[in-house]
Amino acid sequence: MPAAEPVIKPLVELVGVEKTFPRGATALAGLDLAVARGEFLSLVGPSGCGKSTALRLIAGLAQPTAGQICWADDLRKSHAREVSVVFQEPTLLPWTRVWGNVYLPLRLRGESRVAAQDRVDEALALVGLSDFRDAYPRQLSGGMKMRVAIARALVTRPKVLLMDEPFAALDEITRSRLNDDLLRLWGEQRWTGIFVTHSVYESVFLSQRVVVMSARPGRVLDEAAIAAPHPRDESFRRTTEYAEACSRVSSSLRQAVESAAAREA
Ligand SMILES: Nc1ncnc2c1ncn2[C@@H]1O[C@H](COP(=O)(O)OP(=O)(O)OP(=O)(O)O)[C@@H](O)[C@H]1O
Repeated sequence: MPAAEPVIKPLVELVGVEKTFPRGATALAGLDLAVARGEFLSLVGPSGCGKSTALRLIAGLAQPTAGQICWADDLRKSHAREVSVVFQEPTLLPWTRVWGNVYLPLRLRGESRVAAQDRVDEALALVGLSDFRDAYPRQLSGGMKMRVAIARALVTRPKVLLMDEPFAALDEITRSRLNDDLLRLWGEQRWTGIFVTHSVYESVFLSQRVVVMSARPGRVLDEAAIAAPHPRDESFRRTTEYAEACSRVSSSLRQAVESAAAREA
């Protein structure tokens, strides 16, 4: 008899998750999603299908109205400390220099500047901003501000990094550079990444798995494994595998949008 496959427990699993807001909008219904430890997963779906809501539930910023979010044993009690979030807006404190902005999460945990120094310096170096530690946010480009937001998210050395359309407001070249940087950071640190985007191309480039959500109320409609090995670079964008995966995800996304339009008609 062949040996049984070892059962690898997901790092986090959403089981039958529903989220209905007080005024009645049901954002998610029957959302089942298991995320493996160290995985890089993207969520795509029609506008308003509940992607940000799903991320907020995983972050613990809101609670599901039904269903469960189950964490692996080692994170069951500590997941709030182990999860960092990067939003579309970098939301930096304008009156605080870059260094102080990155120090903020450690300050909120009660760490002194001296105790936090090495970790803040390391996070700034990771995103290539060591030379800008004394700059104010207004002196930075959009891409640099987003790098500061990523450094601020990574300074706590999280096990999970949740990203809600972090590069949507950036020009294409900056976005593509930040995609490369993000993959480098993931390769070095192997946090578990959940990335929300409207860009099929971005989702396929970055991820090991792309999950396509249905229109609201959101649930999983389709998923595509992107088996191409990491590290990936620009040459991956010219492969047949990339083109085929983009086409597959696009067609699922079109189906999600069309079925919603048909429901409304
Ligand atoms: N706090 C809230 N109160 C009431 N309704 C909300 C709230 N937050 C989100 N919603 C509704 O829930 C649905 C899902 O919103 P959500 O922002 O999660 O979608 P999304 O897929 O991230 O959207 P987009 O792609 O446009 O960013 C939407 O209809 C939205 O209006």
